[in-house]
Amino acid sequence: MNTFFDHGPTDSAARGAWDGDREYTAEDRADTLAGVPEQGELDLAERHALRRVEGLSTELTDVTEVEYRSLRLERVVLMGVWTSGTQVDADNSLYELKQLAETAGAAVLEGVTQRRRKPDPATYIGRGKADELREIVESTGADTVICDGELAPSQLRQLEDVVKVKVIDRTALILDIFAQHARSREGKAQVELAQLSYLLPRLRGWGSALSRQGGGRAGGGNGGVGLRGPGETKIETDRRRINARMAKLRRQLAHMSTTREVQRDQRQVRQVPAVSIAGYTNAGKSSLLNRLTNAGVLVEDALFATLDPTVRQARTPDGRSFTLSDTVGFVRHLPHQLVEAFRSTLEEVADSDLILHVVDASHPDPEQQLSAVREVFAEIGAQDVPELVVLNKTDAADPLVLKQLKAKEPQAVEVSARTGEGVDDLVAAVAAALPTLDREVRVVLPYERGDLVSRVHAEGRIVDEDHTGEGTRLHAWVPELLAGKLEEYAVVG
Ligand SMILES: Nc1nc2c(ncn2[C@@H]2O[C@H](COP(=O)(O)OP(=O)(O)OP(=O)(O)O)[C@@H](O)[C@H]2O)c(=O)[nH]1
Ligand SMILES: [Mg+2]
Repeated sequence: MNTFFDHGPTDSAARGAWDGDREYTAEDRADTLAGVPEQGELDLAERHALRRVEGLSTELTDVTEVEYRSLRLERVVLMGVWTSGTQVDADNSLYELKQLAETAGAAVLEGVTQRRRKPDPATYIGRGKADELREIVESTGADTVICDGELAPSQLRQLEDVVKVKVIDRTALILDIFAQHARSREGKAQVELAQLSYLLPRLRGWGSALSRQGGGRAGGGNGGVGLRGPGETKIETDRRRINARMAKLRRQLAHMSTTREVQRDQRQVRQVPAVSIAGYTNAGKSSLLNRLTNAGVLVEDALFATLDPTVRQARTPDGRSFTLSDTVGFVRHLPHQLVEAFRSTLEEVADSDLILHVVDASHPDPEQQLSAVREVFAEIGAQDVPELVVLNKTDAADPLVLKQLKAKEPQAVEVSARTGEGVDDLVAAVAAALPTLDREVRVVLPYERGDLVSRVHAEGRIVDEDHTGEGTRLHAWVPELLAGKLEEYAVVG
């Protein structure tokens, strides 16, 4: 196995890549040890929690809480299995897993990768490696292992039985982050739906669920008195409840997306082009939206900071207005449960007139991010929407990498959302890609047609405006469609 976060003094080079890490110190270790008696209390608290869950069987959201405890403050060991690609790819993948784990609030103690022809069907990493992993877990005092992939329910269980601590996979980790970040009603419902569909095939008796729930040592006995699971019947009931809950969420979501479609239709009628900012998580999408519109959207060096789409009005330099929306970031192997659940949000991207595909040019492997994002575009039917590649973070990017990217994507615009460099070029590129205002109109709109006045303001560019006895006199450039509506109010000169 290839150890990533060795704490020995000899591997400062390997650690260099993890710059800024809070190192695991002897003091931390002492804390862990000192924490042992408290662990007993913790277990006790969890036993109460288990009882609470039983009492809560009418309130299904709590069932998910059992499986999706927050990962905050957990101490984790990362485990990556790579079957293809290079060591560098494997390292990048584990580095991303580390960012994901930290975003979820966990402290990463160690990371190991293993090269295999294919994952072991029983324990994912194979029995021998599983034993090694248990030693690492014991020596670091970790309470959770995160595997870089999606494990079959039986693999999770069997690996857990060997390493004696909770094991979760990358999919569960991403779902956990989404759950922590969801704010809107729709976002929460989408995440819950995704979690439940992940949870359904993984349900098992509360006996073992307790050890998963605990976040502590699964080896804290095999359950013992009071910790044995209630068995199949309970699982069956839960399964039925989960199915019912999922059906309800789907109905609610369907309703919410109808409301949104109505809003979207209105926008289409108004002929305001829609521009979506999409791209890999942490690429700088929200920063760019802020740069372009002063939107004040949450920018964070964390993955999936944005889950709810933010829509802002923006204008091209020649005054044409368009909407600019910031969306949820993509990630490699975005769990299909999430793509399904977020389908309506993602469809907005597919529906837009232009996609600004933001790429973090300072990332070690931007090309892989580009293709991962394009895969999602294809999955949501957005592959035909015009795409403008925006190479962001040029202030921090390696000039050589930038050059290679430019060679692959000659149309791409280089910007730095941080310094503002290149943003004018980007604005010009967006303006060029949007429909133009091709009709010059001179009209006098009666006061009862305030609606048309607002539309000229929103969609067109005003040359001159004044208020006369008969109404609002306007000289403006407007899109074709609006020009048609204004025809009857046309005046000469
Ligand atoms: N150096 C540099 N950092 C940037 C630039 N643009 C954004 N960042 C940083 O990159 C991190 C992510 O920025 P966000 O704008 O939150 O990225 P995002 O794509 O919206 O991320 P999610 O919503 O989490 O998917 C933040 O720490 C930003 O400060 C840039 O041009 N240069
Ligand atoms: Mg964002």
